[in-house]
Amino acid sequence: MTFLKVSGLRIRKEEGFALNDVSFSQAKLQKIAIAGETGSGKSSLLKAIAGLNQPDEGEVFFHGERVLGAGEKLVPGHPAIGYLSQHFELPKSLRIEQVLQYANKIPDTVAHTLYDVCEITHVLSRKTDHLSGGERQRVALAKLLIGSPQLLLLDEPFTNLDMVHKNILKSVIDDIGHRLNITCMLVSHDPADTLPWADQIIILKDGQIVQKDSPQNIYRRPVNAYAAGLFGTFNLLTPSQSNRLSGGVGQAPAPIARPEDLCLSRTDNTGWSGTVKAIRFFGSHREIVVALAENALTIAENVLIVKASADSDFRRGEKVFVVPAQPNPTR
Ligand SMILES: Nc1ncnc2c1ncn2[C@@H]1O[C@H](COP(=O)(O)OP(=O)(O)OP(=O)(O)O)[C@@H](O)[C@H]1O
Repeated sequence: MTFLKVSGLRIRKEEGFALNDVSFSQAKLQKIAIAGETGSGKSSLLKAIAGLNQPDEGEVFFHGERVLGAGEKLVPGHPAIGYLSQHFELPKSLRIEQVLQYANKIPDTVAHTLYDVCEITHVLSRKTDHLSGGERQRVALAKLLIGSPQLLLLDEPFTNLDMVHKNILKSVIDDIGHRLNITCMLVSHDPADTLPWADQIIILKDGQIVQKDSPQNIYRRPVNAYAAGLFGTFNLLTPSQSNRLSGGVGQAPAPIARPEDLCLSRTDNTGWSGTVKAIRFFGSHREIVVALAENALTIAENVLIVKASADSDFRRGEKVFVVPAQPNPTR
């Protein structure tokens, strides 16, 4: 029986739909990430799955049973589905252990494994207003996990976290799957959160699914510029550029190439000639924007690899050729 099935969900808003005919399913332990611009319906979808809002049409089935909407229950929600909101609240001026005991329905040893997974053991005796943002987030997560959910819906859990706390929370979320056997669905704006984590990514726009695929295909074969733009820099190619590139790389449904699909050369005049307009440093690579006759293309340059190459150290204003990168069949 399907773990989770979402079928034809529609939620009306003042004009149009917050969700418009959304259908998909999730297997147990399959990691699904939801991406989309602000207002595309991500939170509405998670809340509908958790039974925290009322769909106008369509249904959510969890283990084959319909999840009741918020309008059909006295206390909205499903006991086996946890939803971590972007705007969670912790009770004020209580010690963390009090907050967690209050929510506790599981044996002490299991609870302590859980505190360990969430990396909050060291803050248990602190008050809720004496926590960093990252610690608050992990306490809120532990509080949900104590309810023993089978499905955990995480709505922008990394918002407002610095890189250190974000990385701790990422490893906590990984552990939730591996050590606690809990299936997760995650909403995030940041491709660095979703591409390495998810088994499947669902892209929403205006309440509708525009693409549903593996992270590799979402990144390499976005269906349109909107889908491409959510996952990093991209180039919109002219028909002739697209034809040349489609020989090996960038075989997307849309005429799109990622910066790493292209290279720069000082000598290869089979390429498109142009002028370097901007150079942006990103640590592991640089992006070089080249103005051509018909458009501008952004090329990724691996900082370490090009050190040894004659085609390196490009300067603004320099005349260059843009050529397709060597296709790598494993990408
Ligand atoms: N309960 C509601 N009733 C009517 N409209 C709503 C309701 N909740 C959200 N909306 C509207 O539905 C659309 C989708 O909102 P939602 O919060 O699901 O988007 P989102 O993708 O999560 O956005 P963000 O990334 O900004 O959190 C928005 O236009 C929003 O204003």
